[in-house]
Amino acid sequence: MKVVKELSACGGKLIKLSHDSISTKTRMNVNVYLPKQYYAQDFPRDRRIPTVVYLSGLTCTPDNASEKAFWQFQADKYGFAMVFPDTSPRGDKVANDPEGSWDFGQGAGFYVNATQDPYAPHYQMYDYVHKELPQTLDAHFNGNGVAKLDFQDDVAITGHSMGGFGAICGYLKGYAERKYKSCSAFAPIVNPSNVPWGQKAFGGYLGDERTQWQAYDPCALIKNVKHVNDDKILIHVGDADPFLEEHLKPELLLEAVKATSWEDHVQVKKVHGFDHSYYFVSTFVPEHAEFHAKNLGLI
Ligand SMILES: CCCC(=O)Oc1ccc([N+](=O)[O-])cc1
Repeated sequence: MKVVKELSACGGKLIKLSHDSISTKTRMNVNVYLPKQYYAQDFPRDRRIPTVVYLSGLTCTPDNASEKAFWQFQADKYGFAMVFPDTSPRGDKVANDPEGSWDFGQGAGFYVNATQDPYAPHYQMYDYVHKELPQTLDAHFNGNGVAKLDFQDDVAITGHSMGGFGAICGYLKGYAERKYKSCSAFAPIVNPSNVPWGQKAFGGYLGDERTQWQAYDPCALIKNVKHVNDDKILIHVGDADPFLEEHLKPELLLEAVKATSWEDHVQVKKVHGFDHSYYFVSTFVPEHAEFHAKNLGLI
């Protein structure tokens, strides 16, 4: 793992990193924000700083949320680190959308492991984000004998749009092993099997056999995952979001949990006047940060 840049931000530092990924067989960029607590002389030696993973939406790189979501203030307030992964493998050798569209291919990996050619060789974003990246970050930051950051146990996950889908999907798939302690999403695609952008992505990456899609679709997964404890999934979506009716459809997740153990444990907050932009995301980041801080035992 190579440190590309270190930028002072708020009370901590944004570290821009790049590394060769085994999963995607490409060089991947990732940003990590280390909060002020990381640099405090008196930070207890027996404590680790938990992390919140933020999965971005279509077209984004690790920089979009790093620059526009304002997570850093919240990370300092509560004492968690942030991880901002990329949204797909990239490069000349990586297959892209045949029509050059922005909703599939590079910048649109949908956080699944592709099984179809020509995407399968590089588009292994589920394994990359949920398995390889936490291990790689752990080895990089904690490998010198001073283990200050927790990338593998006390971890929360969130995301926006395609990334909101990726967060809910990863949370539910890892629920039995408590991979993530907390999950939230901003304007997520909740039922990709039944909306146009999801169908395009799942068809391209997973093939036409729709039963294969169920393994990643939150509305299918949630029916087969037994809810325990007091966990809840927090979702915000704007009622002026241009993708709301066609691609997001949060009501489908509420319908899916009816009469399951998750009923009353998915909270969708539809907020008036907000669209799909980072003006929307950044407005509700403080509420999501407090939610994750509570679930991570920071407050
Ligand atoms: C249903 C929308 C899928 C998606 O991820 O859309 C996005 C569109 C634009 C941005 N952005 O500008 O950051 C992010 C997501």
